[in-house]
Amino acid sequence: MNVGDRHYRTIWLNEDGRSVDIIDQRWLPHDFRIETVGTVDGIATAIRDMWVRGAPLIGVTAAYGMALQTLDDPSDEALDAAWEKLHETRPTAINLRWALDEMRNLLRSLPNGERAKAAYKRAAEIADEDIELNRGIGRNGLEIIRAIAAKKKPGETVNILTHCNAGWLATVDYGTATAPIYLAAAEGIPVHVYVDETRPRNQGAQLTAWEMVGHGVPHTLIVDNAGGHLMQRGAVDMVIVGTDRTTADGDVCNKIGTYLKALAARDNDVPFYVALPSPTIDWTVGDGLKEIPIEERSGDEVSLVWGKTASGEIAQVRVSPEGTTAGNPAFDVTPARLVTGLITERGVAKASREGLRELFPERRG
Ligand SMILES: CSC[C@H]1O[C@H](OP(=O)(O)O)[C@H](O)[C@@H]1O
Repeated sequence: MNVGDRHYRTIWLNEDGRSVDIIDQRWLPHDFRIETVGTVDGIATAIRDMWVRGAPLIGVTAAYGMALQTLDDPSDEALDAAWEKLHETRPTAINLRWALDEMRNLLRSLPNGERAKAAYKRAAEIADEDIELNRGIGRNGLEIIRAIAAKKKPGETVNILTHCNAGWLATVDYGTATAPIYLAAAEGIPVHVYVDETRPRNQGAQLTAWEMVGHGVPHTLIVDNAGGHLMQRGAVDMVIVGTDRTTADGDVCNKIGTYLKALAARDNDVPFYVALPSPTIDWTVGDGLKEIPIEERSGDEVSLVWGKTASGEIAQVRVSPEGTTAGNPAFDVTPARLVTGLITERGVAKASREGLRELFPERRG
């Protein structure tokens, strides 16, 4: 998407033809920094420490990590070691495993001498495919926003609540949950977005809000606990979020706090949609609550908050006593029964095994 008057993806091949350049999201919205990463270890660090984050972007970044490995040692053993190193960075987003498997399965089928060229080609394809998947999500989600707008008085605003950042910063471009919002805004539908700040890392306050400002989408930053209150008062027409892993039965794993939004939405008859590209579907898992590993991140992310001081310095401050231990589960699971629909690149599916197989018949059986 555009940053100022220049178009950016979140990740791109460096002119050296081997490293990748990334937007280092840790410093947004206060500083726009590009980092060049040229080793598998560097890719692992960038994912683990959330220089890049968001399920689809994590997958693409890992794909380039496998490509980098082929330049140093393309052997099966070295690829296996790289697979393990990258896979262990973050356990929840299925796109990571999906992309690593895509790359390793391809490369194992080739002679060592052909692996580097094929790896970079495939990694670039996965990045381009992500954009096309998100365009499809945008088109399909736009129909929902159009239908809501049609029931309102002419010019009346469609109020959408979103949690965390499932925007273009979570993907290569366009985003998943934000793709329909950007298309709706572009065609003149009056949309307004309630942006959950999304503690503890504030992906909403720091990233989604930055995206909304950058694209002129009217929005209001709210604390995570305000969503239910707003829904009770009819201030929210729909909720749309992303996901890091959705099961074959339609259970949705997403940023911590999503489940609570889904409960409030159900209690107030607010449609609750999840936007996802098909690589985010884990066809091997049915019961999300039982089977999806939930990443536990450092409690320091809860106790320490990044921000910009009055003097313009980007710094961390402690918000809790030194002696307090903080828990930090990074995701939760929203049962399919609370999900109105799954907005995929192929259409909107009911959040169920049958609903997903209507759109993905090749997954039957
Ligand atoms: C389009 S996937 C976005 C998804 O990823 C975020 O998690 P994190 O920032 O920890 O990588 C969050 O769950 C978003 O919904």
